[in-house]
Amino acid sequence: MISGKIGFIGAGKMASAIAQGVVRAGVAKAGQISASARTEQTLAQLSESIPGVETTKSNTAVAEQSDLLILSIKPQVMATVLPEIRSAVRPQTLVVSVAAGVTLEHLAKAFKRGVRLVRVMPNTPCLIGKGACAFALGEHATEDDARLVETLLGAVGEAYPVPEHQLDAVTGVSGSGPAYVYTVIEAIADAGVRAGLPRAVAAQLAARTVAGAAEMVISTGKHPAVLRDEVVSPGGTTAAGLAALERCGVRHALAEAVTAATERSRELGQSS
Ligand SMILES: NC(=O)C1=CN([C@@H]2O[C@H](COP(=O)(O)OP(=O)(O)OC[C@H]3O[C@@H](n4cnc5c(N)ncnc54)[C@H](O)[C@@H]3O)[C@@H](O)[C@H]2O)C=CC1
Ligand SMILES: O=C(O)[C@@H]1CCC=N1
Repeated sequence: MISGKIGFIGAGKMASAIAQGVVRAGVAKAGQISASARTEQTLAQLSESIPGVETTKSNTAVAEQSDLLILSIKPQVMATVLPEIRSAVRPQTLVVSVAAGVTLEHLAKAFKRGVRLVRVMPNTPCLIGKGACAFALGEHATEDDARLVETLLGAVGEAYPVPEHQLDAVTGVSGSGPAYVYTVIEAIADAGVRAGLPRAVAAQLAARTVAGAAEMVISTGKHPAVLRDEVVSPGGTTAAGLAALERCGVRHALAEAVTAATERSRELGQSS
């Protein structure tokens, strides 16, 4: 259980996924959570999905009252929000940023000296408790802070401590990763429809195949290549399918996606 007030600056998709996940897991109550955003619409959506959450358009009000303050705004908005909340953040408040690219050094410069900071890269499956997250502690963060972040992220998925310089690659793999996987699911389902399956059946089969295969990797601990071999019959259907996949360069396409997203995370860090 997390004690004290949890504040979100920014109440969009990522804040909502974490807040809902945390409440659903029973690690915090809705009444402990407050959130600020620029538009009434995102605040109304958050209140609807988590009844009892306090919402406001005042970032300083949330910053002042939070024991754990989660910056869940776009990296491009940091430049306006950080100076605004600087004086409102109390010395005992732990500040967590989920923004892609924005470095601990950049955040430390924006706040008063000694502020305890943690940089996190979550992903949207936090909403259903299946997040894959990584985090890095700032200079002044303590072991208690690490435990608090592990409790927060552990409630919404798995959390891995990494050196900060690896967080851009984490963004390329798991932060942006769900979007690649949705594209893969959509493509498999579309091809299933083309091959004659009803849309609803194709969509379920595609999604459950991805989920099942991922769960096999996680629960058996086997290398994906070993698990793949178990599917491939000599002269069979899978060998034909895999040959087509390799001809179309699927490995290269996915590697390029991870590399481009990692690079973009670094760029966002430099320009924020
Ligand atoms: N969506 C995702 O899959 C992931 C997002 N992130 C990070 O999470 C952060 C938020 O992303 P999303 O939730 O996707 O964006 P979003 O666009 O859904 O939410 C952004 C929120 O910030 C609010 N906002 C805008 N200007 C503001 C201001 N001046 N003061 C206070 N609030 C303001 C908006 O009203 C909105 O509620 C980003 O930094 C992103 O890099 C990290 C991992 C995954
Ligand atoms: O697209 C983005 O920039 C954010 C960060 C990781 C996932 N969504």
